[in-house]
Amino acid sequence: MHTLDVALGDRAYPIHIGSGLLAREDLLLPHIRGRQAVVVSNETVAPLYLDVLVATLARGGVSAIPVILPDGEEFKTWETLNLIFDGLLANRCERNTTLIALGGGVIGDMSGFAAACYQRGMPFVQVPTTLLAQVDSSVGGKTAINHPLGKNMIGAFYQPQMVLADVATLNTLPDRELRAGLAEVIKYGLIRDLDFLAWVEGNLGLLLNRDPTALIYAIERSCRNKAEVVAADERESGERALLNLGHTFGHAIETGLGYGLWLHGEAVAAGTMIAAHLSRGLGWLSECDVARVLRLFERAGLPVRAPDLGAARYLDLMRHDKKVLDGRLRLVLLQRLGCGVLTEVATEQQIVQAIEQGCT
Ligand SMILES: NC(=O)c1ccc[n+]([C@@H]2O[C@H](COP(=O)([O-])OP(=O)(O)OC[C@H]3O[C@@H](n4cnc5c(N)ncnc54)[C@H](O)[C@@H]3O)[C@@H](O)[C@H]2O)c1
Ligand SMILES: O=C(O)C(=O)C[C@@H](O)[C@H](O)[C@H](O)COP(=O)(O)O
Ligand SMILES: [Zn+2]
Repeated sequence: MHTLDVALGDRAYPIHIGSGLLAREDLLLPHIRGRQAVVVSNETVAPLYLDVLVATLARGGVSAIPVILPDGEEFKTWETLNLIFDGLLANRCERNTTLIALGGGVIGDMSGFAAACYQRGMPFVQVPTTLLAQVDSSVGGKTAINHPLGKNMIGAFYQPQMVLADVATLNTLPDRELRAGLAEVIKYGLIRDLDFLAWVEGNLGLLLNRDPTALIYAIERSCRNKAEVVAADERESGERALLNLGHTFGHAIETGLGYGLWLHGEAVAAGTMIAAHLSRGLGWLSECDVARVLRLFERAGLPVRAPDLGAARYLDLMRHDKKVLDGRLRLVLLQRLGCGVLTEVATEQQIVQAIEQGCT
């Protein structure tokens, strides 16, 4: 097992990564306050992993109340969030009841937001079960729901007490979801860890075949990158924005097509290609660099061309991006491979050209 720390002073917390961790009461119980926990999951994940988690809690004398939500990005809404509050209130949960998110990024983001709001804050634990959630969404405290006009628009920064990433859960993950998680893994290489990018290129076959050693390495190194960035800039006043590579375009794809049609990781991959084209247009990346990024996404089975919504529609959707400042778009681009930058130097004409290059 590997353990990393997210160094946030008195709100620091561990990330445990390994196989079979759902059954480890020695890891889970020290982070459960009170004798009662609420486990938020969904209709897909609960039948697979709820029982083992409930049994682990029971061995430590903690009773678990399940709240099972519908599955899908289209349910990352106020209405579904309210189902969590209904469960918390119906069971007279107190301020020291611990809320445990068991699932992918959708469950983690919604549960974290509910935990931030319920009685103005209750303890929260992340038990991520997708690759994407294990490498990215369970770490760092961004929680949110979507709005029809924009992705993750309503939310809060709220850190968990612990992240428990059991890689054995990835055995049941559909292939398409595994590939979507790889988009965020590749992101870390592109923005700040060129050696890791080369490692992913060299070990992609193992990752796609779910080799446990390769997966654990990729999760650990991704979390290490994310934990460093979050510790340096928890609330995204600077460096943390780099974690948004490809997301301004990617979120436009998700919102524009309707939530759930493209997976988040798929939209991030196609969005990253637009960012790469734009970085090329600014003279920062070479054609060879762009081809290298494209080839890696293709080999990972991810889309490298975005849906053709029209450049005007992209720009309209992108104006809801959370990095917009005084009405000006700020984009994460690549100064070179392994070095992301938050910038507003690109002109609208250059952005439109990159969108057109990156669309089918
Ligand atoms: N907070 C953050 O920092 C952050 C970072 C990245 C992404 N996100 C958000 O995360 C969400 C995407 O997360 P995701 O990719 O995990 O999607 P997801 O939560 O929708 O899960 C993907 C699918 O896999 C299923 N699933 C989960 N675990 C499984 C398992 N072990 N076996 C079988 N099926 C399983 C789910 O039920 C779902 O159908 C998006 O809403 C995105 O905005 C947040
Ligand atoms: O943790 C971060 O910071 C990220 O940007 C990680 C992203 O992968 C993630 O999709 C995040 O939810 C996007 O944040 P948003 O602020 O653009 O909604
Ligand atoms: Zn993301």
